[in-house]
Order: sequence, then structure tokens, then C-alpha cells
Amino acid sequence: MQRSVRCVEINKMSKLSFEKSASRLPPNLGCTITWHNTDASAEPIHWLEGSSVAIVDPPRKGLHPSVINALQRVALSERKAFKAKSSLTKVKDEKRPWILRAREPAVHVDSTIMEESSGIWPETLIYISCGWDSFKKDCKSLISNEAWHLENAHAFNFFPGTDSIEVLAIFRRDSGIAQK
Ligand SMILES: C[S@@+](CC[C@H](N)C(=O)[O-])C[C@H]1O[C@@H](n2cnc3c(N)ncnc32)[C@H](O)[C@@H]1O
Repeated sequence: MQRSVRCVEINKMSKLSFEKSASRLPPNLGCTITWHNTDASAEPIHWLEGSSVAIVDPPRKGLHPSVINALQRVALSERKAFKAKSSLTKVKDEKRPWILRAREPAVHVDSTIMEESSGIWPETLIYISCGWDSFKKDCKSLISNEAWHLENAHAFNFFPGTDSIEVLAIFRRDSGIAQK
């Protein structure tokens, strides 16, 4: 299967940094990397489907409730119902101009066209946090119904002299529950 990385970012200005970072990657990665300028909270299930690993690096306030909800449902095998619901929102006309619907990549690294994959859902969730309080809240929600379990978490003081703590946490989907 063709390996791929999909990057989702609401701020269109980050396109430049993405392109700069992508240009530093070695050639022939054998991997498709795309950058999508969109609101990940509008249709989170779309971005989770087809990914074996999800990496989230939310702002200080933490993950949007819709993303938490999608992650819980993915882990609890409620994907079918959720996907059906998600397809309905797909055809619905979006009246809110601030909601971006850029499913097509704005930047595509590598020439391979990425195929829509289905049946694959994240088994691993990597959470990078710059907000300790919101991380604790999100962590509680993710592990509350045993959807995910926290495998490992490390705190980093990237900015010595400040009380800013970055947390790198790894969650795994509970395989027993995922088989349901
Ligand atoms: C802590 S920063 C991480 C940025 C990037 N990962 C990096 O290391 O440079 C959080 C990022 O989430 C983006 N963001 C916030 N809400 C979002 C949303 N609903 N959908 C997609 N991106 C969002 C912000 O624009 C911001 O760039």
C-alpha cells in the first residue's frame, strides 16, 4: 500500500512553512505528503479514515470537542454510524463561509496520486500538547470509556526560564474493544 501523510492546518499562512519543510526532505521517500488548508474539527472522521496513526498538535485550548468525539467513536467501533452521518454532511450545502472544506490537497509532495482508502482507522494517537490543563482534560475524555489507553507521556521544557511545558503522549486504541 502507498504510504501517505496528510497534514491538516486551518491557517493558510502555514503553507509556506510546509513547503519549506517538505523541500528539505530527502527525495524518493516512497511516500505521498499532502497539505490541506481546512478546519479539522468540521469533519474529523474524514481525516481519521485511512490513517493508522493520527498525530494531533492542537492549540493551547486543546482538541475541539468534535475531534475528541470522533476519536472516541473510532476507538469504540462506532465508525459505521459515524461515517454514514459524516457522508450526509458531505452533501449538505455549507452556508458558513468560515468553514473550509478543502479536502483536495493544496500542496502535494511526490507525484503519486493518493487513493481514498477505507477500512483503516488509527490504532495509535500521538498527542503533542502545549497546554497542560487542556491536555489533562482531553486525556481524561479519551481514556474515560476505555476508548484509548495512555501508553506513555513525557514532558519537555522547551523554553527554559518559562513555566511552559510541552507534553508528548502516545495513546493506543484498546484492541479488545476495537474488535467488537
Ligand atoms: C500548537 S500549533 C502547532 C502547529 C504545527 N504543528 C507546528 O508545529 O508548527 C496548533 C496549530 O493548530 C492549528 N489549528 C487550530 N485549530 C485548528 C482546526 N480546527 N483545524 C486545523 N488546524 C487548526 C493552528 O492554526 C496552529 O497552527
